[in-house]
Amino acid sequence: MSLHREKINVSELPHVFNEPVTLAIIGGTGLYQLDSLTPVARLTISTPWGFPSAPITISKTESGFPVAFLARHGLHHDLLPSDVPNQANIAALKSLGVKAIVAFSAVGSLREHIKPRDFVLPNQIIDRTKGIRKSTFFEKGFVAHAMFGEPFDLSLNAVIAEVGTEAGLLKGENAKFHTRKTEGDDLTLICMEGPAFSTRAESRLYRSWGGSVINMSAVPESKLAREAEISYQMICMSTDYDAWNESEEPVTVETVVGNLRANSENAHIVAEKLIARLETELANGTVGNDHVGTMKYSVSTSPDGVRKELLEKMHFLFPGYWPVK
Ligand SMILES: CSC[C@H]1O[C@H](OP(=O)(O)O)[C@H](O)[C@@H]1O
Ligand SMILES: Nc1ncnc2[nH]cnc12
Repeated sequence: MSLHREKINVSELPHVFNEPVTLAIIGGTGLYQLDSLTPVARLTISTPWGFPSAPITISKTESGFPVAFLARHGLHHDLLPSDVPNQANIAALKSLGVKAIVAFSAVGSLREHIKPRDFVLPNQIIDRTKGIRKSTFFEKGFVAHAMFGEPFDLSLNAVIAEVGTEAGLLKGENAKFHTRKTEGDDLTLICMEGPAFSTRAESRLYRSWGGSVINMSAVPESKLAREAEISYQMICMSTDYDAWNESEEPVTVETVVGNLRANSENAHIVAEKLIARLETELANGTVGNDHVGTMKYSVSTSPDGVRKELLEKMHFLFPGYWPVK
């Protein structure tokens, strides 16, 4: 089963775009393009960490606000969760001027009341990846530690929560948009390595830890966005009950894709509403600034002793922070 919609002809679009782009959408499984916007450029961006998952499409809203779109697993979904070039993805978006990222993801539900096709706005993460993904821009010779107690951006989370829970926004019977406010508690996203889904025992373990939903994408995407000082929030689309629920078949790709297909209209509705709202929030600075400047003071290594080539790499992300002498 495939979820790829009819493709817009993007190959003839300009390969340069000279205005700053402050908002990016990362599309996950089932979201490979933004249908409601007009594409104006398609960029292949080389970063010191390689190339992103796919060319980045810049589209404009009716009012002319540019939005970057990146397909996390590539345009044809040919990248495993462990192989997504997250450093290049985040660095490329940063180089465009992106201040906020809204990332979509298909997730399994670890709670009975979070039904397939519901939307979930997590505010916490438990990292169950296996240490094989590159999860930092820093390296031996230049050490820094980003703050990550709140893994998502609180200002962006608040705006998305408000937009997502607007009455009548989601189509379909009883489709809900779960937020920390609607739950009265943390919404915790477990990020596992994959690609195989969890066993029933693991799925139950994650429930006992307080997990709400599970995917394979939040880490290190969210960590790298934090290091790049970009406001980041993941919007999860529930597609299955993972493996804990014995009254259901354990999750398969067919179930995930089937529910995403049915839910694709809602993903587009949410994205469209959010883009309109974030255009204003980014323009007036109420979103996109909470982490700006933080990495300058998170470095442990004295910049004087850092190798030139490391400073040059860092210059791509943080021009002016640590001058290359
Ligand atoms: C196709 S099921 C597993 C796959 O779906 C999610 O992808 P994404 O987060 O990009 O929507 C999950 O994280 C897994 O990578
Ligand atoms: N049950 C599940 N586990 C991990 N990733 C998922 N993506 C969608 N459903 C999932």
